[in-house]
Amino acid sequence: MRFHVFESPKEASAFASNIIAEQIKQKEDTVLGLATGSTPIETYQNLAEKNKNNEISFKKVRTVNLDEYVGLSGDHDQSYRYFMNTNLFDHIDINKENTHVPLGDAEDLEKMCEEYEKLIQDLGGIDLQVLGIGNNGHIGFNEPDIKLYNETHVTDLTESTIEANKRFFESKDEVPRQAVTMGMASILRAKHIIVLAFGTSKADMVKRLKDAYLDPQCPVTFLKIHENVDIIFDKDAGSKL
Ligand SMILES: O=P(O)(O)OC[C@H]1O[C@](O)(CO)[C@@H](O)[C@@H]1O
Repeated sequence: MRFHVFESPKEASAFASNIIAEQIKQKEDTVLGLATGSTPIETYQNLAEKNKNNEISFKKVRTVNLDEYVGLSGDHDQSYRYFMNTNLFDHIDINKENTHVPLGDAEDLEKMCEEYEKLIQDLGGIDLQVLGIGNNGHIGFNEPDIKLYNETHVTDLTESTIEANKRFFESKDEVPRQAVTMGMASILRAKHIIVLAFGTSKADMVKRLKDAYLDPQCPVTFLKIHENVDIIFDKDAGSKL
């Protein structure tokens, strides 16, 4: 696990977008694993800029997203499909058919989860996975628990996640109580993982990455078993190291 601390989210995002751009230059049909949340937005803006400047092309890139709220269709403005379209896909030359986000409004969610997991395998696995960290240590929507699931599955959101995400909805009651998420193994099978963490609210979680043990009550700690992980954070998120 490599730790990279930066003065500001801006510098950290520039570093992250350079890693992603290099990956795409090396392999034009790269499979990118993508995350939502406020943290990766500037990284996505930088990628759109690089695409505009013809530094990189997304024409052959394939993407798979980590998660989606149950019950929201892709055109709901709080769905993660909508987030990805408006924050990245609409601004780059990617073929939308090559972009994949779990379908939170699928009739048969269990079947959709199985198909999503198979899709990741059929694409050849994830070359580079982008991750944020929940304030409670979740990755994707793998929430703190006594057990963690391997593959893509439906999960209940914890009270702390509902609380953290209510800022995006009109009221807390509107926050979905469940989500579909890639599992821990789906994430850990990625060949390379970059984790972004900005601000003091992430400082405890960045510190937990230095623990000598894995803790299912803090899912991000499982990244320690992966051999190719870059933790990219600003000095506030690194303030407890
Ligand atoms: O980047 P933010 O907004 O702090 O969110 C952190 C994490 O929370 C989620 O948005 C889900 O709650 C994740 O997708 C993300 O990695």
